[in-house]
Amino acid sequence: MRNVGFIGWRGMVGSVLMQRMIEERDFDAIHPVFFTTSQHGQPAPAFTGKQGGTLQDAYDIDALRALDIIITCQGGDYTNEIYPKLRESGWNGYWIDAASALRMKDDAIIILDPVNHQVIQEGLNKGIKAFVGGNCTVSLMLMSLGGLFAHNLVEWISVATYQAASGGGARHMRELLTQMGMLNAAVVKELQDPASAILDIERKVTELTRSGTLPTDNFGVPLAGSLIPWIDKQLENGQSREEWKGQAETNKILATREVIPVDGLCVRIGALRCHSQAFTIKLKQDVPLPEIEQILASHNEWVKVVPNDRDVSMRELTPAAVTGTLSTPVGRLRKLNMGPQYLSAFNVGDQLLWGAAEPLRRMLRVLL
Ligand SMILES: NC(=O)C1=CN([C@@H]2O[C@H](COP(=O)(O)OP(=O)(O)OC[C@H]3O[C@@H](n4cnc5c(N)ncnc54)[C@H](OP(=O)(O)O)[C@@H]3O)[C@@H](O)[C@H]2O)C=CC1
Ligand SMILES: N[C@@H](CC(=O)OP(=O)(O)O)C(=O)O
Repeated sequence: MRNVGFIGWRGMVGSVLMQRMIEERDFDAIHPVFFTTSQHGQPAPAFTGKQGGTLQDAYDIDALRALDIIITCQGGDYTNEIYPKLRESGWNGYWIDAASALRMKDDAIIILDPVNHQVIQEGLNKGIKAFVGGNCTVSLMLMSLGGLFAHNLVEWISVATYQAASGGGARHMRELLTQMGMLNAAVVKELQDPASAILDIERKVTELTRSGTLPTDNFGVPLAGSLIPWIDKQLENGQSREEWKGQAETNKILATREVIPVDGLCVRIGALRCHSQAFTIKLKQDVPLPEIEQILASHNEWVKVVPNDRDVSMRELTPAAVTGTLSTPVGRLRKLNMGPQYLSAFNVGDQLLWGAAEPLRRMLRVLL
């Protein structure tokens, strides 16, 4: 049995990974070793059903060198510090990572096996040893629209995202919920009185939002009742780094010979852990809508085509419906006024499952 080390397993992404690995009985197939950056020597978790021992030091290169495979959800700083040292020490094992640090390196593959299993297999045959989960919006887009790419139908994609708080991390989710609670508390009495004036309620909420008293340490500005039209760093060309990833990672995942342009605006909204995206797609040819739906639906077992119907879309194509599931539904499919080659689509996906943890555990399975 392979020795598999886990770093970052108790964080938010790591916890989702552990839960999925328990559900799929992945621990039965490996010898797990748990690491920590802060709790060295404490008991290892018991959820694997195996004798766990104690937590190892995640900075101990000798302990890491003893592993066949390392899976880390600890973040980019940890990867940047440890990965080069580990390779310099002569370690030749497989590194599976949730962080973006190594994603665009030539000797790393971005993993999303329902979409690029062939690219992964070719990488393995070439001796690639670093496998990195993609950006959540990119992975979720490809899970939903994979059929169009597989049939070489996409000329370009313009996207507008609606990204959940969890993309920032656990503290961001708490901050959003705290802001929501404070806004509600400020007008709770008026809400109970049907005769109270809605514009007075709105004024109180807006005043509190602008007062500087809502907690904003993580998002920088209030998100509850608002939105933030910028995610990640600012680049010199005016894109946000999140927007830059759209084209860079999509083309790397698909190993395209000619770059497929992907660009748009990434926006944070007050959802908890599901990202949604609205797409304008220019197709390479005019394909009838029923054929498009069939191509999309048959690409993988998680995508689901939601009919472009008001009631069904409102019920099935929302973060509330999709959260906590592996489903990556796509709907609002219709030809746009711009012409028969222009298609609209809207997808939703849990950014902690297919957007982060699921590709990692599936890569482990590929290696076993
Ligand atoms: N959030 C997201 O949506 C995505 C994140 N990622 C990547 O994954 C990395 C980790 O993200 P995320 O899981 O959100 O980070 P978390 O902040 O939830 O966890 C990171 C680490 O913090 C330490 N920690 C300290 N206190 C606690 C506590 N009370 N509970 C749990 N952990 C604690 C743990 O390390 P230790 O046990 O060593 O103390 C843990 O592994 C990111 O930096 C990013 O690179 C990738 C895709 C999506
Ligand atoms: N940036 C994403 C989450 C994330 O972690 O992305 P990446 O893995 O590319 O750093 C978001 O905020 O929604």
